[in-house]
Amino acid sequence: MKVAAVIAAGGRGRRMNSTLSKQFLMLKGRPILYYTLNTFENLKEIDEIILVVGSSDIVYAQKEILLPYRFRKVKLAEGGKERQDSVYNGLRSCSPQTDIVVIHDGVRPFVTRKIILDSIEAAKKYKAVGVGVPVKDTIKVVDKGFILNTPDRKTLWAIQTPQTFEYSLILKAHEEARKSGFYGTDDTVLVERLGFPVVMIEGAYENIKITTPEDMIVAEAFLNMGYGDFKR
Ligand SMILES: Nc1ccn([C@@H]2O[C@H](COP(=O)(O)OP(=O)(O)OP(=O)(O)O)[C@@H](O)[C@H]2O)c(=O)n1
Ligand SMILES: C[C@](O)(CO)[C@H](O)COP(=O)(O)O
Repeated sequence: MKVAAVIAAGGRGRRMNSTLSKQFLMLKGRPILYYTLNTFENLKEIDEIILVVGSSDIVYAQKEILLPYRFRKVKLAEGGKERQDSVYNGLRSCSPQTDIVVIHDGVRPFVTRKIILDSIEAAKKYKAVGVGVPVKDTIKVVDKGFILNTPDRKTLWAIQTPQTFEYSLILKAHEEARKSGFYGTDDTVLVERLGFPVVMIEGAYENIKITTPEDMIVAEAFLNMGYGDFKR
């Protein structure tokens, strides 16, 4: 069984307001992407890693990530305009023998070995897997400044990555979405559109997506608390 990982790192991180793309920002002396890639690189269950970065970041990624940290399994692919385009390019760069693909955001460095392995095991059985956590807040549907309704919290989960799939299924889901011009903000929604059931497994509240400047402070605190499975 051949398992690939596609690490989406082709964004600019506009909400971070930094000149450097946020996935290259330093946390305790190492780039965010180092932590994410290190956890995947050290899993024997992962055969190859496709790191997708924007075209203007390819040289930087080679020089500042691949060379200094000697990631053996990582190959670079060029990103696209939206996250979905970047993931699609990553999927097309996977070895054609790939059976299962784990899609993960480069800016979620606190993913654990257990979450990745649980998602792979679930994908062997169910072919399409989302990782998420039950929401802690009460969520309101709001339109034009007024609350429309209050969905039952018991049914609401916040979706994270990894999202793990049978390779042929997720490739087909991306191709169908492209044909109809559909863009989603994650990958499970593309499989949902096919009418195929997607199983949800529990991730972790600390598996945050580093998005805005205050997330850097939280991430540094998590590092100090020993969260994450990367080599320190
Ligand atoms: N064209 C894009 C856009 C996003 N991503 C990646 O998708 C992940 C989650 O996206 P998000 O946090 O929204 O990142 P950005 O698009 O970089 O952030 P922003 O929306 O603030 O610009 C990130 O690892 C990001 O690099 C990508 O691979 N290609
Ligand atoms: C895929 C994702 O990480 C799920 O939470 C997220 O949707 C991608 O980032 P964005 O901020 O929604 O673009």
